[in-house]
Amino acid sequence: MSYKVLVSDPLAEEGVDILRGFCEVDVKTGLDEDEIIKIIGEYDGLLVRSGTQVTAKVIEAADKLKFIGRAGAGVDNIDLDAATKRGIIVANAPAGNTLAACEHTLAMMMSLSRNIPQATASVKKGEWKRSAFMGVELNEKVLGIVGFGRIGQELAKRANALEMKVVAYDPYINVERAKELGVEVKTLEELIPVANFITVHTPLIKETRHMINSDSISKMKDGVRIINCARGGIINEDDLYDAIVAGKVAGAALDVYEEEPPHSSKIVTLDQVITTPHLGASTVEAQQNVAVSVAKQCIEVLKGGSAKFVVNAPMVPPDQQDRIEPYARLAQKMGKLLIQLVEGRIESVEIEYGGKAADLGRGSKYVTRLALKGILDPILQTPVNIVNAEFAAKERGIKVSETITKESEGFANLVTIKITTDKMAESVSGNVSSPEKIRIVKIGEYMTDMTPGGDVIISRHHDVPGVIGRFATITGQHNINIAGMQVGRNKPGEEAIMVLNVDSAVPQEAMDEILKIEGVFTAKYAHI
Ligand SMILES: NC(=O)c1ccc[n+]([C@@H]2O[C@H](COP(=O)([O-])OP(=O)(O)OC[C@H]3O[C@@H](n4cnc5c(N)ncnc54)[C@H](O)[C@@H]3O)[C@@H](O)[C@H]2O)c1
Ligand SMILES: O=C(O)[C@H](O)COP(=O)(O)O
Repeated sequence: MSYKVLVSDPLAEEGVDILRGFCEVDVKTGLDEDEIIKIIGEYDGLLVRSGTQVTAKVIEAADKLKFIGRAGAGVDNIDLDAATKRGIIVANAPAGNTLAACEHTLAMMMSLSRNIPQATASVKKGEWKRSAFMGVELNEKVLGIVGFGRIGQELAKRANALEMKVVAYDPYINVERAKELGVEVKTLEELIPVANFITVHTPLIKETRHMINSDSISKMKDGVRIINCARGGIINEDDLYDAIVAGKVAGAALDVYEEEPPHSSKIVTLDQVITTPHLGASTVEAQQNVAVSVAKQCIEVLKGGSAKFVVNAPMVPPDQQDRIEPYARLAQKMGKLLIQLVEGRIESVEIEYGGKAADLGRGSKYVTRLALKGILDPILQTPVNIVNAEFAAKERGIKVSETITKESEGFANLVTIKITTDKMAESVSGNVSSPEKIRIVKIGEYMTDMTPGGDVIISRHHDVPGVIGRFATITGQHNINIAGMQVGRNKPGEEAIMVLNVDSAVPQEAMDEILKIEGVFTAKYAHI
């Protein structure tokens, strides 16, 4: 199979070369939305930085697209919902530019405190205005870090070395980690009035949009300096402009803007504001890191595997992958079997993880999505995968629930999937006996022992002589070879279940004849 990948923002050659060793690559930068829409249908992969807006319209036109790679951290230029809906894997390179962005923040803070860009411009104009550029020291000043993730933490280490006092606000912070770094954790309300420098390092999301605004600025120290090397929009630019003009804020250092490029932004015109054109990640080292990371992830996905830093599907930690994989395989097969056993509109899917399967941790989310893939893929037009499985279920009003239990009916581990429709309910239980051996051990109330795969006929019938013989006759007449048979029953003479493994597909006429056998209540053919 030959694949084509579009690189629509400048990407380090090291990454492009890796891709070229695997597939055809077109590097076309500076395209607008309409231009991308025209060509995106040809491509299996799309690699971007922050320059390309991967909108819902772009994704709608991307008939073959399987992977969108963001060579960097922020994915706010990608419509994740639209990609998820279409089952397109979106992955980023979250740590590749952390140090670059951290060092840029530090450079901005130092430049801001000593007016370096303004003084440089002045000297270049032939001036010698030493008193116009009086600075402030960082030593012993309070640095308030809002958003204490990768970049925030690296910055704290460096600010400590400058003998600044570091305080941080992050609602999801690891307090122990902060303590280890000598950082005092505060609420935003506590941080705002004590900091001499405030720097933001959060993603731009609903909760962080304009989190720095006229109200919060009014509670800051007079003469505070503000830095944004994260995302435009975290700070309200108009409010910051007014506060600088009013003399409340001494200055600001901005690498990112509400609109990029910030052509119509008045804030960049102020002398107290120093600016760079979104250069946080622009180091040779960072660009190599992120380009190589997304190129490798793109290749993995196009080969049918999974990406390391998927942002729109649950991630399985690398050290857990071997453990989770057989459960994922089992759940998908069980889902595929179950959907062929039920009739009616699906109302709910319940998945129970029992015994050792209860310890899958976050891996259970991954396994559940594969069960949903098994259930929904055969019945939906749009391909269902690990990315859009949950979304596809939700869109159809299917309630999905997971239960964890220590109970496992004597098995070391037991996964049970139950589908309830508007007509019936059916369940299947499976077990991982070894990484290679997965089994279906129960269908409804009946015990069985079946390796899931291939063609099967599953019947519920009256446990009386002659019924099974008639099955064999009919399959024989249709030239269908029986490879294996298992019968389960609770009591002799009552209802029994039979799983018949056959070597080829079973035509509808054969199933119609089987259904007419006296004593057969239900019979279904399934390919798993
Ligand atoms: N200027 C650049 O070129 C450049 C380069 C790299 C990253 N970035 C941007 O920097 C930002 C941080 O990147 P990172 O790699 O450190 O990300 P990260 O995910 O490691 O850290 C983000 C932190 O923000 C915290 N957070 C989330 N919501 C919050 C809220 N409401 N209030 C306070 N904190 C909140 C999270 O808990 C997390 O700890 C992102 O916006 C990223 O896009 C910019
Ligand atoms: O989120 C990021 O990684 C940065 O904003 C870098 O953006 P860039 O790749 O366009 O430089």
